[in-house]
Amino acid sequence: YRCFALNLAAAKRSGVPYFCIPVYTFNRAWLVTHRLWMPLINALPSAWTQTWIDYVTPEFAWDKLYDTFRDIGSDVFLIVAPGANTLCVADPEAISQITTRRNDFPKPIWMYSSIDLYGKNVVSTEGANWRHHRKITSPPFTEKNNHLVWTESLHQAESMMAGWVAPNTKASGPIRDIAGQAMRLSLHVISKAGFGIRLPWPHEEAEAETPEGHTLSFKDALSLLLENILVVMLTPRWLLSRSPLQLHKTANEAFVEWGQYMRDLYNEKRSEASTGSDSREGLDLMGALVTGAGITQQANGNGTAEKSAKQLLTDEEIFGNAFVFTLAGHETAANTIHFSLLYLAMHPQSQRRLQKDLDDILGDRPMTEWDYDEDVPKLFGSMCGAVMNEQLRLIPPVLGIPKSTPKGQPQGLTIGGKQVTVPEGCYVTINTAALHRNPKYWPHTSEADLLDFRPERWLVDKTHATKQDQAYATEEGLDFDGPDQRPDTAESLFRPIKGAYVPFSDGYRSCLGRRFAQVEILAVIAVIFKTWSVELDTSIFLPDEEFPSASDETKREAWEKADQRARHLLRYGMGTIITIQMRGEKVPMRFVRRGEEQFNYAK
Ligand code: HEM
Repeated sequence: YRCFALNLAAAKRSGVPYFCIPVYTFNRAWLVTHRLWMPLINALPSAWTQTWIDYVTPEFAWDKLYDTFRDIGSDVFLIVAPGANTLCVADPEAISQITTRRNDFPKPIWMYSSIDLYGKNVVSTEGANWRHHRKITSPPFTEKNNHLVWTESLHQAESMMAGWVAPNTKASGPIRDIAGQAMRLSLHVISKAGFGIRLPWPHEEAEAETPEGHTLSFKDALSLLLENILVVMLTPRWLLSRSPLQLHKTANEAFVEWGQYMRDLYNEKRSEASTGSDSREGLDLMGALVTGAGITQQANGNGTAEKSAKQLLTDEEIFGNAFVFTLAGHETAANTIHFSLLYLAMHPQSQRRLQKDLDDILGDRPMTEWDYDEDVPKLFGSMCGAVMNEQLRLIPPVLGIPKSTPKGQPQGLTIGGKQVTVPEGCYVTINTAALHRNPKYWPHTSEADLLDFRPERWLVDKTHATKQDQAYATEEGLDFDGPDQRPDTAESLFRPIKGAYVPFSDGYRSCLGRRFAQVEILAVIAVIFKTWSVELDTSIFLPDEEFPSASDETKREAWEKADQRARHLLRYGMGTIITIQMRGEKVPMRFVRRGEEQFNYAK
């Protein structure tokens, strides 16, 4: 009660609207056990709970979107709880201040300890320690290296499609788990572009050999590790390695095996450093970590690489960073690809417009002639970029970008000319899903329009698809030591004001892999839609055998039901573990050759 009273008093002094809840939503014990308590709380008379019940579950950012901000009439508000106060922010001016005042609003790194599976890393550190990690990990993220991301993404997207549609056929069958397939594609891209390891698709696979000294192939170790990531994160290491449960055994084997593969790669890079040979291709993240850690070719007489007097990253930190790049680098991009496909299936007219832009940019050239320097800047400024931006506006993978204020140091913010005070020790969450629906900052025709997928809202310049986007073509503003100044979106598209669109965060701690991800997403969309169209699978509502003889009206009815179901799942079937994804039920889709579409409805 004393803590609550102190937090309430600080909220009263802050000048920010606030309301109270009885338990701190992000308290660890509560996060783990809240599902047990919620049925009891739900059974209480609603008069006791109605003002706070929606905010004690961690999913509230998605459940509420912009609603709470609208109801309160403010784009910042405080939630007061005994454990800590939480500042929710959907105001661009406040966000710009929070992301550029790195020391005043540090990341609450206790929240990130679960991703330190192999060691501390650039995502989970703060202050001088973070600067150190960032300095060593950022050099590979250059435009030059994105060329490999581009060619690998083109290759992987083509292979994925070849696995879905048999040669010389016009359509795939229903693909039920597009999210899983997109995840696999993205893992393949980061494995090759980041670590030089090319992974095959099932239809390409000559049964992968398990190398000597390993019990799993690299692919199996990685996919099992990611499938069991929660088990590995939540189980103490001593228990994981000793537990008789099969779940723990599998998770532990994957954890140990992937670590061993990284150690093999690390040893390879160290011996390259010792001989001065260089097999670098693309980002070569492990090579960059080894070099950045100060392990270089030194004359030490015994032919092994020499650590500098003090190795600048420990071995654990090197593995910690390798893991976090894999994690941060695949799930986010995979979600964007999955949801872009789904939204396009629900919006056939937007798909046609996308395909027209792709024809204008890529013409009849075969994929082998698509050129990074020539084509990527144009794709970025076309409907292809608009689809990516609009998807990331609606479902940014990180719904709440976490910041905090230090203990004993309340922080001032200027919002609309007014000075407010964020209490000390406050948890701050940049509420991306709400911000991206804040009607003050987005072109929209109605409230419903703002909530819907309409990539055309980004097309403000009629010549967009022909422009070499200068913002993309240059590295001007690229500064990994300070805030990355390069804009998130193309100059020929709608440009939200600073701080209004932050799917990749902003300022000092903005995403290191932003261009990597954008290049990958643009490449995959271009490969798919240059040749194919995606459609909702309607077979649950109209069986395939009845489809050919069904009337247009019946077909439309089936499509509308499939569309309603997809909308419902996009709103109520989502949940966050690391990023927000569709959990449980899926939306099946089919791919058909362009010109063979069954549904071409305008919304
Ligand atoms: C659509 C794709 C992506 C989105 C939306 C995204 C979003 C984000 C966001 C919101 C953050 C800040 C997180 C925080 O403050 O806790 C972040 C950080 C980061 N991202 Fe990404 N990301 C994407 C793809 C990637 C890729 C492909 C990579 C690497 C290959 C990557 C590497 C990182 C790293 C290393 C950080 C930590 C930066 C730091 O703290 O200095 N991300 N990303």
